[in-house]
Amino acid sequence: MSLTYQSGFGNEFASEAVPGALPQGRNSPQRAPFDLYAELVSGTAFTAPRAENRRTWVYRRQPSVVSGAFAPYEQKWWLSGAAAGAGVLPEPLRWGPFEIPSEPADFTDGIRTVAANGDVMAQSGVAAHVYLCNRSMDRRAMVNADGEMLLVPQQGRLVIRTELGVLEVKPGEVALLPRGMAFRVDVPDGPSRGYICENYGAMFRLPELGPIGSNGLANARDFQAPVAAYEDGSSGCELVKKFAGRFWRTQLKATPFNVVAWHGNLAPLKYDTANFMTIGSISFDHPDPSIFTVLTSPSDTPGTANCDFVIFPPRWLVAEDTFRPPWYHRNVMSEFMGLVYGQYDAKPQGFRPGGASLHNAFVPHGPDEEAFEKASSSNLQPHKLDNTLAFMFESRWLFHPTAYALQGGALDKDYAQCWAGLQDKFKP
Ligand SMILES: O=C(O)Cc1cc(O)ccc1O
Ligand SMILES: [Fe+2]
Repeated sequence: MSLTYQSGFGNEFASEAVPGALPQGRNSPQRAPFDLYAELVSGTAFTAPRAENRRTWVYRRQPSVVSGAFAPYEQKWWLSGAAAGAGVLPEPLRWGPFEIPSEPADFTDGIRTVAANGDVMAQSGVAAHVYLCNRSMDRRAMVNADGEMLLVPQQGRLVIRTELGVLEVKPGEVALLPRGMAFRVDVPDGPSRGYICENYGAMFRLPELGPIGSNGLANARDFQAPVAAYEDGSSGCELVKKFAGRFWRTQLKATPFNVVAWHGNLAPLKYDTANFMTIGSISFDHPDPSIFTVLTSPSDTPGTANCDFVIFPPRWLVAEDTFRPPWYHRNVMSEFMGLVYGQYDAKPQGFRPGGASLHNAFVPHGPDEEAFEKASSSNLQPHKLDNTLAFMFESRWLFHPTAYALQGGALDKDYAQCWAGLQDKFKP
C-alpha cells in the first residue's frame, strides 16, 4: 500500500480529499463547501498556551453527534489506572512473549492490560497494554475518550484508518492516535502483536533538546500525518467507545470515517524509529537513557515525566574504559520495557521479542550475569549494537500489574535467577 503523508510533529496541516472542500479564510462559513458539516476537535483546553494548543477542524458528511446513545460493551481485559492492578510486587518482573490467541480477535478485543498507573478521571498516568489480534476490525471503529494511544507494533503491519486519513505502520515504526479520535485497525499480515501506551495525562510531545541544540533525537519533520481520506460506509459501522474506563457500543448507520477535508495541528502521526538520531558517549561512561527519549508526556513537576517514551535502537558503542551496558540501577521512576526485535544488551537471552519487563520505583535491576561477565572482560573495540529495538515507558507513577500479567501464563517465574550468579569478587 502506498500512502501519502504530510510531514511534521504538531504542524498546522491542511488536507482535502476533494479539491475545494476546505473553507478558505474562515473555519465556519454559513454553509461549508459541498454542504459538509464543520466540526472542531479540541485536543487541549481552548486557552492552553499557544505552544501546546492542539485542535483540528474537520469538514464531514455528518457530524459525529449522529452516533446517538450507547449500550454497555464487554472488554474485560482492557483495564484502566492503578486501581485495575492485582497487587504491586517489590521485585523485578519479566514476561515471555505474550501469546496471540487462536480464537478470532480484532484490535479492540485483543488488547490486554499488562500494567497501569494513575487514574483516568484525574487525567494522570498511563497504561501499558499489549494487543494480540488476528483479524481486522470489520465494519467497526473505536474511539478512546480516556487517553491518546501510542502503538508500538512488534509483529505484523497495521493499517490504521482514522477520521483524518490512513496510516500504515510496521514493526520498527510507531503510531500516535489522539485521544477522542475514531480509528479502525486492520491487520494485513494476520496474527499481529504489539505494545500500547495509553496516556491519560498531558499529550506526548518532543522533548526539549537543551545543549544538544536545534537538531537530533526524533526530528519533528520525520513524524507523518495522514492526508484526508473518506470511505463510502453506507453499510453501517459499529462504534466501540472507551469512556471513563468502561466500554460502550453503538450501531452507526454510516461510517465515522467521513471527513472530506481538515486542517489543524491535532492529528494522528506515525514515526519510523530508524530516523532517530542517537546521541551517545564518544569518550567514556554510559549516559542516562534519557538521551534516547522520543516523546515525553510531562507531569506538573518539571523533568519528572508522567511518561517518557524511550527507545534503544541500533547504534555504535565506542566508549573507552567503560562498562558499556546499562549500569546496575535503582530508579525513583518506574520502568516498563518491551522488545520489538533482536537482543537487548543488558539481557541478551532472557528478554525476548514480544515480552516485557517491569522495574518499578527503587526495584534494583541491571545486566544479567551473562551480560556482566561479557561486558566487564571484553576487548573494547568500536562495536555496533545492530538488529535490535527495545523501548521503555518510563513513568513517575508505580505500574500496577494486572491479573492477566500475573496469572495469564507469560510471567517468567525465574527472572530473579538471572542475577543469582553474580559473585562477590572483592580482592582487597
Ligand atoms: O533498565 C534498563 O534496562 C533501562 C536503562 C537503560 C540504560 O541504558 C540505562 C538505565 C536504564 O534504566
Ligand atoms: Fe533501568
